[in-house]
Amino acid sequence: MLHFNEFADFSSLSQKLATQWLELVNATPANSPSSFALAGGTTPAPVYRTFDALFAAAPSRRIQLLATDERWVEDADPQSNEGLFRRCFEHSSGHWDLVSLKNTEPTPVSAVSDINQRLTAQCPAKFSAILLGMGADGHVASLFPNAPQLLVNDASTACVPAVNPQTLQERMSLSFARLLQTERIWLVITGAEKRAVFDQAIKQPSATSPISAFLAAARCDVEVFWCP
Ligand SMILES: O=C1O[C@H](COP(=O)(O)O)[C@@H](O)[C@H](O)[C@H]1O
Repeated sequence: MLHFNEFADFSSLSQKLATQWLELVNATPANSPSSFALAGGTTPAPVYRTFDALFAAAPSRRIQLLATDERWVEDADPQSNEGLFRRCFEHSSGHWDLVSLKNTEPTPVSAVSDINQRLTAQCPAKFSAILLGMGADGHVASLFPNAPQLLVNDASTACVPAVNPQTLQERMSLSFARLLQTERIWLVITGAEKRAVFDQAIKQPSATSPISAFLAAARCDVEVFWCP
């Protein structure tokens, strides 16, 4: 089921989603810690900072975090999604564990087998939620339009090497199949341009548009959080 939530601004969007996220963490039995795959990029930082403040004030559980995708750069690089998490979740840092999509290999291609094993060993079969962003070209995680990685829909492949077609930056992305293994999906988008891409993805499903293919394949509740 798809639910569309519209907000006047990003601050109210962040407050609503972060509160919902904390309620989910608190509702999870203590013996099965919750696990969240999170988008990087420029959009979701205020949601993360709001959740961090709430969670740090009342840390009832340890949680697991991982990126939906990571750029093959150092953590300190402003482009790093995992670096973004370390900055945004700094007040609650004692209460979450990061499963990294990176290792010391020179490229995602040479790292993929090791990271795939790590994800299989350390993550639950289903994420509690994934918080997904979307590029204006309709990409989700680092699954870009027309990329062959979009076709990797086999449950034993948790991650895939990818390349941003615009910048040629190398990345590691959760696979299409792994992203779908989740109890719920939160899609966070802003602005008229992304709204139009989203509306089109729903109206005219397309196998070459990652957001469209992903929404068509989702088998759980999808909540969209949008503001202008
Ligand atoms: O490359 C990426 O892009 C998407 C969207 O990013 P945004 O900057 O437009 O918010 C993001 O969800 C993904 O995790 C990221 O690595």
